[in-house]
Amino acid sequence: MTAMAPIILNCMTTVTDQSDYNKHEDSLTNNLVHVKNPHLDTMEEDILYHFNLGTKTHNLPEMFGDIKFVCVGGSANRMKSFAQFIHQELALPGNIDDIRDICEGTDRYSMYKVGPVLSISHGMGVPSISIMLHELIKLLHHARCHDVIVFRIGTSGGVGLAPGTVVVTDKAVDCFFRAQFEQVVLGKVITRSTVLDMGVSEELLQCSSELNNFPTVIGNTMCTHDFYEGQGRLDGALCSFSTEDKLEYLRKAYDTGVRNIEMESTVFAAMCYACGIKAAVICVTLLNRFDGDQITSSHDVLVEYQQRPQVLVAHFIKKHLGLIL
Ligand SMILES: O=P(O)(O)O[C@H]1O[C@H](CO)[C@@H](O)[C@H]1O
Ligand SMILES: O=c1cc[nH]c(=O)[nH]1
Repeated sequence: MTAMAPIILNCMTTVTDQSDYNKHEDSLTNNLVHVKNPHLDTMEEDILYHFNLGTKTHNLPEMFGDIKFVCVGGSANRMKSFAQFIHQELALPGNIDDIRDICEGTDRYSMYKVGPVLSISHGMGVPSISIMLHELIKLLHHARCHDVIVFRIGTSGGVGLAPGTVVVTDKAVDCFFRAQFEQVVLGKVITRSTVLDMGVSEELLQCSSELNNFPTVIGNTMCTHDFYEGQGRLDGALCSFSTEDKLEYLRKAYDTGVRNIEMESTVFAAMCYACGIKAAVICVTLLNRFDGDQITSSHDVLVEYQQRPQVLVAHFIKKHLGLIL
């Protein structure tokens, strides 16, 4: 048989033979989660080290095969609270205090499963969430999950918005306002697209107008590699720019459509898109960066703000499960 020419799919996937291509086609049409790594097929066992799970030690299809919604956010406590909240919202049997951390054998991430919903913490910043996403996507793949939607429910700094506003991300952009994510692989820069699922984002906006209890907008989200200098804050341990420089940068960001700033959205969007997973980013703003840099709201106010993306996503999930019309 003559060798087939490589077939280039989107997101820089190169497939070199017909059986691989058929596998990709199959996973696309069945909405399966598809990994883009031929080496995985040759491995006898896959250890998801930071989750303390593995393909030989755990029956992943049995444990996770029914997952339809994955919610991720920075803090372990937030993701535990979300698991307890969604348990109540879905009126599932059992006690919320019995929901246990599936990753308790490691203190890197926390993971809770509540019916078809998985709630996982990812820590702060691109390196932390990207490690979690590699293992999450492999987990969903090994478990043969299909039709999964992944949500990042987080916090952010607002750009020209009142504190407490929820931003559903239109485009995740880098600190040059480009809708792309750059990863250095073997000393070379690979650029991936940060497309998010517009259908999911529009549904989330619809959910927000049905709930009608907090302001929600759609806008671009800027992802930075630092909370202080990287986000133009004047209150870090280091600062080499003036108040005017900061405001000029924020104004530029605003003019390109940026409405909030956080630290994970670009890699989150890029990895989900590359693996054919529908994804959305929903972050509440804790302050308006035109007004300052320090987060001055009280603990109770901040807790309530953090619940807003959770309330929105819970409403979305309940609608999808037919629990509300
Ligand atoms: O609220 P979470 O999900 O932690 O995310 C935001 O908060 C952290 C900074 O305080 C960054 O990780 C940023 O992206
Ligand atoms: O200003 C903020 C607030 C929360 N998270 C961020 O990354 N920036």
